[in-house]
Amino acid sequence: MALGVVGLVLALPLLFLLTRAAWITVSCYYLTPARIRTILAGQGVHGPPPRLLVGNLRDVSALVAEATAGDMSSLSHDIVGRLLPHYVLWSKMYGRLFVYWYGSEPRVCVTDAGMVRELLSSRHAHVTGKSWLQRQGAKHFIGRGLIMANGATWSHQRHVVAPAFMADRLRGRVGHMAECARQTARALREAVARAGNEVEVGAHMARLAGDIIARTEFDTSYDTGKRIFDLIEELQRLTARSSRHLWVPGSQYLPSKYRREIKRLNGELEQLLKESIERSREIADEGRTPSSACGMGLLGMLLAEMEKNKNDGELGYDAQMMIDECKTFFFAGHETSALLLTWAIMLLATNPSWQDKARAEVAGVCGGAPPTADHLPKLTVLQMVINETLRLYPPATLLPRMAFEDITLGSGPGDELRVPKGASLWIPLLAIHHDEAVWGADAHEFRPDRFAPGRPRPWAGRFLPFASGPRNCVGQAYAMVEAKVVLAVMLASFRFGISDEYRHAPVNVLTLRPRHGVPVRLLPLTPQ
Ligand code: HEM
Repeated sequence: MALGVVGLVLALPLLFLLTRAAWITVSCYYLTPARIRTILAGQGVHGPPPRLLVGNLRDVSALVAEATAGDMSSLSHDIVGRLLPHYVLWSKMYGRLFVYWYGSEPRVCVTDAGMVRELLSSRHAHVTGKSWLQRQGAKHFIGRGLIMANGATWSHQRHVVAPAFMADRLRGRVGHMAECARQTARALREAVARAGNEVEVGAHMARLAGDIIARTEFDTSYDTGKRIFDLIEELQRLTARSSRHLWVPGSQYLPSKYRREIKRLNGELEQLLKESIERSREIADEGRTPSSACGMGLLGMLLAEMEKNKNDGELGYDAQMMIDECKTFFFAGHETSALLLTWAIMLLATNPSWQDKARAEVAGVCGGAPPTADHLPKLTVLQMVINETLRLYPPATLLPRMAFEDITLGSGPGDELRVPKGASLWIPLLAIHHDEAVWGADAHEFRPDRFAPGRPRPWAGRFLPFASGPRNCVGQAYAMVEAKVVLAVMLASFRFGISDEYRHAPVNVLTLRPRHGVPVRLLPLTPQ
């Protein structure tokens, strides 16, 4: 009798837990998706029929695999069909507003300029954010860092880091950026002298962008930070592989060879970051200036915030949050910038007249000296080239937002979209940047003069390489300063032409990159 009561007491909580788990699973994987599908269908938003659990994942993978199986047959910039074939197919079949299912996550594609602006505006900043699938997919190389934070935590983190990227602080970084760029130019000259004038420029730009962020924000150098960059890249690759099965309920808890490797690499990465943070803290405690000498970099600001918030409730930075924020900025401040520089050099190498124009401007403004903060606003041709590069090859091709509450986009009957809580909205940036209805019949051509000062801007609100609104890229100004400085130094140092070995094969692996790199022929000009 006593044993029976004990058994019942033990069984009841277990039964409760099992029932709860079953309810959550049914709710996440069936009831909520069914509710969302009904609400969207009621407004005429349809899409390809999803399969149970996987949704349209397999269709997306098959379409992308087929479209990117080979290289492009010409050096065309008409790349939307290659990189977003599912968007092209389904928007033709179901209209520009359609829904597809990424596992059990519904993704509504939104391209309407008014709806996009509204979605990214401050009105929805606190009720939209990054979904569980996304956060889980980036857990190991971003963690709770700014890119994946939501709600009040995001707001607090953004408030802490934003001052590091304000205009007055950026002025102090220009000299460091120019010095890093000149070192790269020297390394490229040596490479040309040693091994001939063919160079794969993507690897050099990745190293340069890494050196710049490591020096200006983390008081270290690329060589010291190299292992950190390598680990983040490897973690990105492994996480992409292990995330392929996240749609399986509970799969995040199952052991796998990827997960074991991720755990090991993440342990090493976090240890390196802890040591780097500790070193900076000691330097600060001793009152010595950080080696970068460019004022307080991001790491210094994060440390100050951590000190300030030692006793500050749940929003304060704890040690793990510091580590996650460092990972985030090593990742976000490196790859996107390197890709912008690489694509810009590819476009200049294949458009010699624009290369000459930009070089003449740099010579006129900088007069053979390294670029300074005062030179940068005068480099308008270079700004146009950079904008056109970001339009044709935006490093981030999609902007995702999940609705955490029911929201409404658009205005008035027939022009309104009710977005149910739990639905994700995906803005296909690349498709908007190549839309002939917005940019004209030459939308796929490299025409930097469309960004010339004083020209009409029919594309206003449709040029979004850094997103827009309160959750736009916090490093936008930094990235633009960096791109101008590096390209000015490169243009003054070399004439570049595209190599016969270049194979045009843009692919989207989290960011838009050239699958085989960008080999160019470099002709050194007078050294600076
Ligand atoms: C050409 C270079 C860059 C491009 C095209 C770019 C693009 C973007 C885009 C589109 C977003 C919005 C992502 C989303 O909402 O899902 C974003 C966010 C972000 N970017 Fe950049 N980025 C660049 C460079 C940088 C740099 C240099 C840094 C740091 C130094 C940086 C740090 C961040 C961070 C932390 C966020 C998250 C902001 C937030 O959620 O509040 N980015 N970036």
